[in-house]
Amino acid sequence: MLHWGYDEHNGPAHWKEVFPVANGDRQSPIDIKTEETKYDPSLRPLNPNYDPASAKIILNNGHSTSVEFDDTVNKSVLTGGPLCGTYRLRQIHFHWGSNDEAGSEHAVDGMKYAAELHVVHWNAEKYSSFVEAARQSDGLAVMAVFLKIGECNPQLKKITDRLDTIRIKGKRALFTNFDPSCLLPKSLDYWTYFGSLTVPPLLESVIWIVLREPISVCSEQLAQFRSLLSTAEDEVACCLLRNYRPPQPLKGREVRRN
Ligand SMILES: COCCCN1C=C(N)c2cc(S(N)(=O)=O)sc2S1(=O)=O
Ligand SMILES: [Zn+2]
Repeated sequence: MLHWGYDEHNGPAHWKEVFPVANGDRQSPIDIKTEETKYDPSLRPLNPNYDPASAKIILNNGHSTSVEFDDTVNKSVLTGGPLCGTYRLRQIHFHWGSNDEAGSEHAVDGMKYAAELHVVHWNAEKYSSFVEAARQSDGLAVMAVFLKIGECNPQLKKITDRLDTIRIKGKRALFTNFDPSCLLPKSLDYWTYFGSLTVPPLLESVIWIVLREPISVCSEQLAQFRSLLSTAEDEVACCLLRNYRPPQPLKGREVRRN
């Protein structure tokens, strides 16, 4: 496998050849069986507190599009929920599929949404860098938001309207004055479980916080994501039609809800 991706020859089924943790005990995403989730009264409300000035750039890294934030100080943070301490916002990115029926990574009672937003944070209270935190069992906290096919999402438009300037892998553009809270649903009710990155190196360092209420996305906006290229300037152009990892075995883990 040259470089990992989402095609037949380098997709999720092959990742274990280079990243054996792919068969680990706390892999993500998972299919959330709502009947088996456990109410936990000790779970607190989520408290995202983001400064729009933290947003820096929007980029195409070949396997998704992300907005990267300045994480050198505690300006944009997530506290509360299942978390102990302060987790600093690092980046947001999306996962989608080749059609509107399936594109999310997590599933709910076997049902997949059209796409999924991930808001990535790291435990800056306990660890001195993102890379160090990414190696710790409580190092990262990712908030997942489902995108349900329906009305065009005016907040998402701020991102999808910029994708034509970063079509090629490696391209980046200035992107500031953006508060990702505008992409969160009304309710911040959530499920939470211990898991991993859903992309290589699949590190088992993520406290997952999956919001129960989806936000909307329309077909045209999904088509804009799919028009991103997974290839660089000097390569034969190939569209990034899908970039989701399928659900992984729960292996006895508990999924709690607030
Ligand atoms: C040592 O880290 C290597 C780089 C990992 N990063 C890049 C991603 N594509 C990415 C995807 C993530 S996901 N899909 O698990 O939320 S989190 C994340 S990330 O932590 O921001
Ligand atoms: Zn992700």
